[in-house]
Amino acid sequence: MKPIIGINCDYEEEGKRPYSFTYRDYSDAIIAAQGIPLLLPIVKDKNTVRLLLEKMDGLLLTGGNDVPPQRYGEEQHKKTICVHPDKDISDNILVRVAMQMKKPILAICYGAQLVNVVLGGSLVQDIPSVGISTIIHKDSQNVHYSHPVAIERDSLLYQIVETERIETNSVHHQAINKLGKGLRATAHTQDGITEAFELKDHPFLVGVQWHPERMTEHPCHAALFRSLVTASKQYSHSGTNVI
Ligand SMILES: N[C@@H](CCC(=O)NCCCC(=O)O)C(=O)O
Repeated sequence: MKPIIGINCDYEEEGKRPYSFTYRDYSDAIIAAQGIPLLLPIVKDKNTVRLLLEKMDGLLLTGGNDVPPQRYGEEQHKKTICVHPDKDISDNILVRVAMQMKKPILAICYGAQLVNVVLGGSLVQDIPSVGISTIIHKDSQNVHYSHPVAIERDSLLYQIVETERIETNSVHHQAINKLGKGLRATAHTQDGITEAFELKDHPFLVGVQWHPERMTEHPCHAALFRSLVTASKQYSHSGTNVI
């Protein structure tokens, strides 16, 4: 039985009718990895979120705008563009409940930054403004390659991609600053920016700053989705999916 993978959506209120949406390459990547994607709407009620997650075997946290800096005790930088407040509330409940339920999670870009903040970490609100990097991290034009990333050999990520160095795209102006509780940084760019992390004492929680769903023609990036699906299948067989 293919595992069901929940995918959180982005959210806009432009015009008259609010709408949720996500990019097709996220769901295509789950399908190619032999999972069943299920798009998740804005839900601000914890019990409803728990009931939704009970129907799912794993969770994919997608990209988006910026995590409100008030969540990590900072004033908003002029370059910070926050997600819609309803998405912020919905995503925070989703992540907290999914982690309480020990659901396998792959978190991408904004999704990874969100997990870091939920676990008590913080972000660099705008990399160029703090002058900590000579690398272009917000390279929206180049979907396929922006920079190399070095991976820690004794990490779950290394076991997934099976190499110490990968090429990634890069579409972010923020970065992990303080790591959240239980997180371990597992990949960096040459400028020291954290590009991936994993959560100890959790069946599978990997966060990546790049967008592997846009590079699945490369086996190392497709492997991230296959690993999420495999972990989710194991999760559902373990019986822990029933509360
Ligand atoms: N706060 C982050 C957001 C980066 C991000 O998720 N970008 C992609 C959005 C669209 C998509 O899902 O592809 C930052 O550092 O900019």
